[in-house]
Amino acid sequence: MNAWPNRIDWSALDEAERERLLRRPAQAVSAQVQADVAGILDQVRAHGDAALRALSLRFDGVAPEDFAVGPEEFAEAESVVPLELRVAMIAAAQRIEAFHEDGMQAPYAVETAPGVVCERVVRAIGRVGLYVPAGSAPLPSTALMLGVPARLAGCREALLCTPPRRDGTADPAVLVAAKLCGISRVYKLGGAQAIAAMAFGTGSIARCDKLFGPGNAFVTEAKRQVSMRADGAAIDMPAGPSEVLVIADAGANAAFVAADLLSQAEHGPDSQVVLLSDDAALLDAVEAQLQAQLPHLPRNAIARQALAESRLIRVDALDTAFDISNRYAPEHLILALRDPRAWLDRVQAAGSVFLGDWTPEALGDYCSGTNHVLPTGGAARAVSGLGVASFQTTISVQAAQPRGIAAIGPCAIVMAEAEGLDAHRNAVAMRLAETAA
Ligand SMILES: NC(=O)c1ccc[n+]([C@@H]2O[C@H](COP(=O)([O-])OP(=O)(O)OC[C@H]3O[C@@H](n4cnc5c(N)ncnc54)[C@H](O)[C@@H]3O)[C@@H](O)[C@H]2O)c1
Ligand SMILES: N[C@H](CO)Cc1c[nH]c[nH+]1
Ligand SMILES: [Zn+2]
Repeated sequence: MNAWPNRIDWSALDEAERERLLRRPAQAVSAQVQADVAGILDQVRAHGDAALRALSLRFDGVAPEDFAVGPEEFAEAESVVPLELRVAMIAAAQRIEAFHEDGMQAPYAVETAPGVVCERVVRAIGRVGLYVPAGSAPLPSTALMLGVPARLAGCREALLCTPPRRDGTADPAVLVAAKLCGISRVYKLGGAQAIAAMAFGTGSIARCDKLFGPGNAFVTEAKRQVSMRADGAAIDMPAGPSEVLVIADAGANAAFVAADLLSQAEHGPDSQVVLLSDDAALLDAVEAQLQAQLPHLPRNAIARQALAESRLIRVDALDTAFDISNRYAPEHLILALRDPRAWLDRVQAAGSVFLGDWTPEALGDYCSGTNHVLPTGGAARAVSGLGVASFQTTISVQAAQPRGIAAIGPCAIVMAEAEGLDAHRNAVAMRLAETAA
């Protein structure tokens, strides 16, 4: 079977075809998924833990009496996770921390007029709910990507939900990663029911102020729906099926490019990978490499499905490739170019950018230090990836002295009169009169 049927010449397409091509396979969440998720949220809202048990049995094949991971399971996890993996996770966590520390929101103060000081103060969000996927593959790296910034921000409490395995336990590496981030409240819950539990609270799960983390269509749709309910919770971003877009020139290494495309295609059948190049020979070589590498991947059936909905596009010039990429706004953008940094200013919308032949996207997934929880589905046009700031709120503060209101009060009066809001006008005028007395 041809691994990649979607070979396209951009210049031969009309505008409608281009628009259609840039749509994600999972973009239109089916009405069925929306309805299923709404039903799950209602069930958890109404019946709490009893609903969680029934839903876990239905979707994950287990109905634990207690969702919380206890001390014995944490201890068992510590004993079964290989030392090599623990050491790698510690090193990754250190680099993630080093990068994220500089991204903390900082307080500041500005005297905007004599006697008027405006400030921004920073607070950590109180209780946060973290979701670590484990449906198709458990992702302990995601526990680090969520837990490290939550700890840096100083959140009072962090809960973590991850789907149970068939035997009712949690993935041991996810537990070790959680512990490395100082998280001890871990619940074996997956899918939309986990999101509902953290958003609404149940007898055993505390209600969270904000939910974080990636997931499949059910998780992503549940986050969207709880963020719109008055009794729900805030969310970080739409972080759904993984995507990568590669812009490659004639000098790119075809084997590297194919490996990068496959590394995102293997996440799930609804992942999407896109290659743009101005060089037909490079496109041929990458296609051959895909065919060569694919059979050796244990998850080749998944990757094959993702590739069937992916694109390999010939463009007339690299400049056109950047126009297309900005329109598509990929989660990950790899610039397999000879002078990638020179092109960086052309990037307007992307979750995370990887410069040059020696920066595979997998480095960012695990251990370069950047966060791998990133906006998908084109959300990168206006939404940023996860950082410490996502776990913080800022509050503006202002203080005016009598000489301050004397300085700017007249400005407020003119504007209040223009808006016809007399009470506003009076609140200022009354004080102005006192300062003048
Ligand atoms: N954008 C990002 O930052 C980012 C990062 C990492 C992973 N991801 C993506 O996260 C996703 C992880 O998905 P996953 O499925 O492996 O794990 P998951 O943990 O998101 O989902 C598994 C859960 O889905 C629920 N579920 C399964 N079938 C269902 C059904 N028919 N109805 C209702 N609920 C159902 C089950 O309860 C199960 O526990 C992948 O698409 C991956 O690409 C994205
Ligand atoms: N590429 C994923 C985000 O789209 C993150 C991840 C975790 N593990 C491997 N990859
Ligand atoms: Zn990945």
